[in-house]
Amino acid sequence: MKKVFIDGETGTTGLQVRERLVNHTGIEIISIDPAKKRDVDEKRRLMKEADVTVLCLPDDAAVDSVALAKEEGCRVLDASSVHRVANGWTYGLAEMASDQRDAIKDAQFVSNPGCYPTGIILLLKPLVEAGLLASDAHYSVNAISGYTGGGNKLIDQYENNANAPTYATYGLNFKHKHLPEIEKWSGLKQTPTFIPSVGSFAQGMLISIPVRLAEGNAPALHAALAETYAEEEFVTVHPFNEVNDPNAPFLTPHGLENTNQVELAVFASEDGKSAVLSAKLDNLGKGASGAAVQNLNLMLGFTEGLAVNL
Ligand SMILES: NC(=O)C1=CN([C@@H]2O[C@H](COP(=O)(O)OP(=O)(O)OC[C@H]3O[C@@H](n4cnc5c(N)ncnc54)[C@H](OP(=O)(O)O)[C@@H]3O)[C@@H](O)[C@H]2O)C=CC1
Ligand SMILES: CC(=O)N[C@@H](CCC(=O)OP(=O)(O)O)C(=O)O
Repeated sequence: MKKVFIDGETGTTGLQVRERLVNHTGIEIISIDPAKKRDVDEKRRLMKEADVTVLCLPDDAAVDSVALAKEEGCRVLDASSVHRVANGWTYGLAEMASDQRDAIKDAQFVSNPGCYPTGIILLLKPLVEAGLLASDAHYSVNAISGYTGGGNKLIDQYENNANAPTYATYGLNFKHKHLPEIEKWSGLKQTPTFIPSVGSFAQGMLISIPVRLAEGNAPALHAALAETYAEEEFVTVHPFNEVNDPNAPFLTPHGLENTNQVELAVFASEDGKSAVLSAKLDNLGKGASGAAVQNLNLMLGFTEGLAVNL
């Protein structure tokens, strides 16, 4: 059995990683005494005992735990947003490149991707690499997430406050913490405009990227995505212009809750010049804890899909 220590086991992401790992046949969770969850010596002891430590902590606490892990030479999978573009860290999005799985397998430090960037990078990166979208163009991304994406604080606001908004945009200071990883790993030369929003539902995420294609080649964009992900277990590309949704003809953030799946789609006008690239996922699944378990499986040599769904 491999041993995993979840630092931050009682938070939204930590609980979800734990829930998945209790069903994992090859991983034993080693837990910290809740009364000692901030005790540095106890964390150090468990990190040394574990094959991998998963950090499900706020960003500042993740920095402190990484310093400990570095002192002890331990392996870390960090779910926080601190190390996603940092030197010495491997970005834990297995599907982003043909050699990414090998990089994750061998890495000491793996950074779990943000929920929004997971969908955005899977859409943009292959199209930019294929020259079908210009790397130096400016892109706008609209997205909506379930409120669990905001962790315990936002969950409390939505579940215990009758005044929580049904729908709200945010990130209107153009400084959302996901922008650096979106720009870097999508291969963009300009920072995109990113307008996230939150709705009064717990889980689910929908991303829309409108693009204008002078060549009218929207079908080629769809074909490139379908080819890129043809062999991927956790990424599905739906047929061109087809709304695949439990609420069709509406395209919603729903249908993938508690799974590690991402669904991509391309919709276009008849002349192929106006298109929308779309990604759907569970912000807590492939957007957080499902991806974390997928990365743990890669780091520890297990079959990639073991226990990734709830
Ligand atoms: N929610 C999501 O969809 C996603 C979140 N993430 C990332 O995961 C991390 C955790 O987020 P999330 O689970 O939402 O946050 P939560 O607020 O739900 O949970 C954070 C947990 O960390 C605990 N904690 C805080 N400081 C320490 C410390 N020094 N040592 C040990 N435990 C500590 C908190 O305990 P207490 O309550 O006692 O303060 C709480 O249980 C963040 O960095 C976030 O960016 C990543 C992907 C998605
Ligand atoms: C609805 C909501 O507030 N969402 C969070 C992102 C959640 C997430 O997955 O981001 P990390 O992985 O970087 O924590 C936000 O926009 O800050």
